[in-house]
Amino acid sequence: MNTPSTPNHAPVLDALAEVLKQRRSASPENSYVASLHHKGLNKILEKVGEETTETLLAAKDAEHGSEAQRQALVAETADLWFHSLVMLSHLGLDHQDVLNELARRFDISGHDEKAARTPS
Ligand SMILES: N=c1c2ncn([C@@H]3O[C@H](COP(=O)(O)OP(=O)(O)OP(=O)(O)O)[C@@H](O)[C@H]3O)c2ncn1[C@@H]1O[C@H](COP(=O)(O)O)[C@@H](O)[C@H]1O
Repeated sequence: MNTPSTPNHAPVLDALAEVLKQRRSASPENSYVASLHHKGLNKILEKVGEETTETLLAAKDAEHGSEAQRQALVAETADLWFHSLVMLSHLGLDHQDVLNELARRFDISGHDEKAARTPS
């Protein structure tokens, strides 16, 4: 887990978002991300689905598992985040849109928010 003595990697999201955006017009032969953009949204969603399943399986293994299994969960989650970022980028969105939404929700109890919803 990240502690105050470990490096802050948050800027990597800004840098990665810029790379993902540039890859929209790059050659699919030279870039995995460009190949995903080239194949289109359905292929990207297929990858997000695959990585979701792999993350769920890794989480089950990690629950009572070894340190290696916990690290495998971290790696699978990174794959899921990465492919989710490609999905957002393909649709003209990025991590900042998601962070803004999380910031908007910050400190609002999920129970309180649900109770305040107007019945449909
Ligand atoms: N963070 C990542 C990253 N994480 C995972 N992957 C790739 O995601 C792919 C998924 O692996 P899988 O085994 O699930 O898929 P696969 O079986 O190889 O592929 P499919 O046949 O299923 O499509 C692998 O090729 C990984 O290398 C990534 N590829 C790229 N990045 C970042 O994106 C940048 C741009 O990458 P390129 O566009 O390839 O230059 C890189 O510099 C990195 O910063």
